[in-house]
Amino acid sequence: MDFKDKIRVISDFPQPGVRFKDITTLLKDGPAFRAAIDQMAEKIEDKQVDLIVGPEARGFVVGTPLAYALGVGFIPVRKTGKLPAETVEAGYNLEYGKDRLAIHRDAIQPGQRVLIVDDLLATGGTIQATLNLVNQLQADVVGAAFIIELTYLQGREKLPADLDVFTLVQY
Ligand SMILES: O=P(O)(O)OC[C@H]1O[C@H](OP(=O)(O)OP(=O)(O)O)[C@H](O)[C@@H]1O
Ligand SMILES: Nc1ncnc2[nH]cnc12
Repeated sequence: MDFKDKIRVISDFPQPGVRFKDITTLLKDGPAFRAAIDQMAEKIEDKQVDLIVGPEARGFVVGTPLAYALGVGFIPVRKTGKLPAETVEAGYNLEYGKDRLAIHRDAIQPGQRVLIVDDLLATGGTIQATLNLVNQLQADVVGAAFIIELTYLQGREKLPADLDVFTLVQY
């Protein structure tokens, strides 16, 4: 399946110059959504993942069905001020803004094998911040998986060279 056929591209959203990759058109197509999650699961099935970590909000939409498919737990990374227990935090820049992310301090035990999952890799800021968080918790990061990679923003180059990065669709 060519997932690009299912992803809507909207120019100048949320600000001029950004070509926004809208996955809602993929998500509403049941067979396509399932095929995307199944293909991600196939790519990482030999990684012996203990936990999937996904950043708010679209990382939840992709990360939770993948966790279900693999039979592993899901750890949410949220914008600061949303998680109720003790957290660690990290700041980051986006293609269109900046923010801070948080994870529960007790979400991951040292050495647990973690896969980071999001819908899209753009500048890499979100994933760098997520890596910062899971590294603070001494996780063993086995890779990062995305539906979409915006290669023109070179996010992959900002990630550690030894990090396995999986993407289904590249623009
Ligand atoms: O690689 P980056 O430049 O960091 O960009 C990618 C991030 O941007 C989008 O999330 P956004 O922050 O817009 O939040 P949302 O998922 O809540 O819409 C997207 O879902 C990724 O998480
Ligand atoms: N161009 C883009 N489309 C969708 N989500 C994004 N997050 C960051 N850049 C994006």
